[in-house]
Amino acid sequence: MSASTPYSLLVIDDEPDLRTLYELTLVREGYELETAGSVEEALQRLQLRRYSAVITDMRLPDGSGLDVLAWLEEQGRREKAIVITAFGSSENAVEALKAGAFDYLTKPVDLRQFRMVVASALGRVPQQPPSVVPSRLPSERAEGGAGMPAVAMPRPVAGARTAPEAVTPRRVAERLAGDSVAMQQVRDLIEKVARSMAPVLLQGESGTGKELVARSIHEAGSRSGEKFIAVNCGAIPEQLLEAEFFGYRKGAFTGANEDREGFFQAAHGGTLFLDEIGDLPLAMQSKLLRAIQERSVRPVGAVSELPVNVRILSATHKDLASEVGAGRFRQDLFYRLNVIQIRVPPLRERIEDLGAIATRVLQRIAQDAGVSPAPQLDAQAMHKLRRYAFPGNVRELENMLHRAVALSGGEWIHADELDLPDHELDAAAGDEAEGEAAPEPRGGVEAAPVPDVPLPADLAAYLDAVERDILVRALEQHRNNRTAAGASLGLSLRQMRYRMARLQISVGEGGDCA
Ligand SMILES: Nc1ncnc2c1ncn2[C@@H]1O[C@H](COP(=O)(O)OP(=O)(O)OP(=O)(O)O)[C@@H](O)[C@H]1O
Repeated sequence: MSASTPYSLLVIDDEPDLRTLYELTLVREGYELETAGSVEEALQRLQLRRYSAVITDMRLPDGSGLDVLAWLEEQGRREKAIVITAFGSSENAVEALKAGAFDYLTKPVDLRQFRMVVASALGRVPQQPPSVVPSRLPSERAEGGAGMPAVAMPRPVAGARTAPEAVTPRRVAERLAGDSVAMQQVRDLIEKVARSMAPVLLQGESGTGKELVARSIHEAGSRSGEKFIAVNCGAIPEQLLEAEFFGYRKGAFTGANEDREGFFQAAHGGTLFLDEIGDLPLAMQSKLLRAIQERSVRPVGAVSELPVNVRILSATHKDLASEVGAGRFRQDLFYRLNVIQIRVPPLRERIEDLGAIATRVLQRIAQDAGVSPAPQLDAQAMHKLRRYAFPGNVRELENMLHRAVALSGGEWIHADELDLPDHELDAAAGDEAEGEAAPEPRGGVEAAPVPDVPLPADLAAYLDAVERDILVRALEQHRNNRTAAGASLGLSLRQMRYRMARLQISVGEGGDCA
């Protein structure tokens, strides 16, 4: 018998045999335990004292486990709740998670799973590790064996990482820059869902920050000290999916020279983030559903299953409900993953966050480059960015800022250092940006009539060629003095340098332009 723990549990079930079974299992683990046979009895006990966790059957003679959950919620009680549902009633499990249950178990209760779920609710570590030899992720091997398709093994989106410490909601807020109403709602939801095991589906366009939200959920919850494994489902060849997800045993196929763990085992005790879940083929969807329902996986070539304790977060840029309608995504898996949905809005819908996000990104870039102070966007650059729709969202902004920092090399980033052609900007948008000056109109310049030439097949390339020609002529006129040549065209030296670099115009030693 284990030494006694400081944890106290209330078990609610109307079947005396089951109560005894749960009692024996939990007392062995060292927990202090009380039992109740009905909602009424449970509430009486709960009014008398607090417990570390409550484990309740869903169907009770005078009500449902959900009534107990509702009471705990109403009273603002902190007991973690685990609900036991009848076999095959996945709707009940989903309902319980939505009502705030930490986790659920399905009857007949597997006692190994039972112990694992209770320990995980109480944040007790170590949790029972899987018995596969811990090793590198399958995706980390150099190449598949002879029996495996000869393709480079994909890496997870981001590899295994152990979060250093539990993160408070405030620190989560710090990770996700932006104070728009939409971002505040996302942060509130992160805080709420971090406490339970409920699966969360993150929905949003590419580059909006779904993975960052997933990491924040992981870090704000009790699993923060455990692994966060991110997997890009769309990047793994179909024939490798099973081995990647569930691992394999030595000899399972030619080239399988040792046991390898899969993503599930690697994430044991922590969180598995399945990015681009909508790209998973139907056959793999069935296997994933099974693993989630059974909380166990069978490595390729293994005879028995391994229990795994993994929180599943997933993300997609697709509309999964219509994928279900089109028969491309299993409805039952959709329900399992979509217990709670968080929509991460595109950047253009929360353009007021642009300043805060850009500042955060610039700080990160400066830190990585060991530069101080971090460069800043000047008012005109900010104004320009606000007029752009950012189809690639925050990731596109990041890439743009990386380039601009490399080009500018100075403390301030100017509008012309942003690789943003005017025709991609919305003329009307951004003018109302608070506190920021709109750029001065360059008065007095009228476009020369375009000569009657055939319309170019590639406008951007055509305009580049025209710009290049003008710059080279100006440089020639001013004996390659860039300041003077720029001034003659209304450009600062910095702007001139930028344009010359972009169009690959160099001023040779002898003074010739190339
Ligand atoms: N609110 C934010 N504050 C600071 N950085 C952010 C924010 N949102 C996103 N980022 C950064 O933008 C980049 C893209 O974010 P992330 O990878 O989380 O997007 P995603 O939606 O998962 O993209 P994809 O769908 O392509 O996988 C990351 O470098 C992330 O750190």
